[in-house]
Amino acid sequence: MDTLTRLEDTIAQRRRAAPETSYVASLSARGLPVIARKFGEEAVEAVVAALAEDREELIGEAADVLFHLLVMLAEKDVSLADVMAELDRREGVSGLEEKANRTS
Ligand SMILES: N=c1c2ncn([C@@H]3O[C@H](COP(=O)(O)OP(=O)(O)OP(=O)(O)O)[C@@H](O)[C@H]3O)c2ncn1[C@@H]1O[C@H](COP(=O)(O)O)[C@@H](O)[C@H]1O
Repeated sequence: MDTLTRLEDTIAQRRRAAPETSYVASLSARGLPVIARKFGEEAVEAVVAALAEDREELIGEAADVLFHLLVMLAEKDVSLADVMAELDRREGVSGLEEKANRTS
């Protein structure tokens, strides 16, 4: 099982934990707006790290982004497999073609 799939499983389990004992459960208890905001903050922190050309910071922030994305997807009952299926669908289609499909 790959890292993201293992993390998705862990998040699914930890959402049911007591919020005092789990960061995932505490986020879930605070609800989707907080989770979505947290994801946005982590994305901005990753952008700042990228622009600062701080490689180690960027790796850490990218990990935070992926973790908080999975928490947000879990909250919306969207699985990693759903997202991977969408990426698989796009495989072999040029990015420009995909863009044209979206705007037509
Ligand atoms: N991968 C992560 C992970 N990445 C980041 N974080 C947490 O995400 C938070 C990042 O938020 P910030 O640094 O911005 O600040 P903060 O003030 O602590 O957060 P807020 O109070 O603002 O929400 C930190 O508390 C990190 O500990 C994570 N917390 C948990 N996991 C994974 O989730 C598993 C389950 O964790 P629990 O739910 O805590 O058992 C862990 O074993 C890990 O595998």
